[in-house]
Amino acid sequence: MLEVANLNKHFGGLHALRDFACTVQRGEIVGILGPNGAGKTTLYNLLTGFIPPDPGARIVFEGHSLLRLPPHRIAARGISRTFQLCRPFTGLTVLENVVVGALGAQREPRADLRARGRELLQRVGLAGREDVPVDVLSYGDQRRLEIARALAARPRLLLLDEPFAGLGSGEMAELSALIRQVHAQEGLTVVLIEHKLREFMSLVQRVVALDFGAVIAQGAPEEIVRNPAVIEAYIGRDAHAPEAAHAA
Ligand SMILES: Nc1ncnc2c1ncn2[C@@H]1O[C@H](COP(=O)(O)OP(=O)(O)OP(=O)(O)O)[C@@H](O)[C@H]1O
Repeated sequence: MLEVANLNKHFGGLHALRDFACTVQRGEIVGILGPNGAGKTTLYNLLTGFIPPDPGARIVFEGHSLLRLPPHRIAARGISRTFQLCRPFTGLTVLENVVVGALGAQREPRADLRARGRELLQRVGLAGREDVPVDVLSYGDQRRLEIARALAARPRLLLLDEPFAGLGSGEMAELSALIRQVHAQEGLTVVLIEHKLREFMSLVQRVVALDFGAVIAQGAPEEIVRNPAVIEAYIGRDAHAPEAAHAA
């Protein structure tokens, strides 16, 4: 579904992403793991057209190159993302926030978009909150809204940037269940950046681990938590993987 090769990004003298390459198969849930500053958000910003890559990159989605397309055109091709910090459209209602998510990508009549928005809000557990101003939502509810807004564009690939950040353990479990549900029901392919190892490892089928902008390991979650390079980069030089992963 997605094929990325030779992806590099320099910010002045900083080589934030180095020769990144990976493929994502349709229907997978793939995790991107790495310490702060490893280049995870930069990767999303490149994939979604927020920033341009250095010359020579290849980003092919469903057989078509995404290079040089602006973010709204990439969204219309079927890729939606959420952000590390929730960015609701303040001053709009909860339902209006979801409808805005569909406007750039869908050609459906406004009434249909509102109906779909209501359905999505129900699915993410925000039924009954449609008409309240978005500003009154709790942080956990804003995270749910982000997912509903991303789904409103009917993506085939969903990129989630630290969806569990700032959530308590009960909210994390609910959000995990929601991600599994949309993956199964919508046939959605999901890529997920996360620091909460326990939630992350139980959710994803395959992990791509980054450090200093470079891929240091790829594999099944249980292999990754035992990979010496990942332990050193992410968990700490003297850590023993299973216990350290448990602690994280
Ligand atoms: N627009 C920018 N200009 C300059 N440097 C940047 C820019 N965006 C990111 N960086 C730098 O690139 C590196 C990778 O940042 P990035 O945000 O991709 O890391 P990350 O893995 O997402 O980290 P975190 O887990 O903290 O979000 C960091 O050193 C960061 O300071």
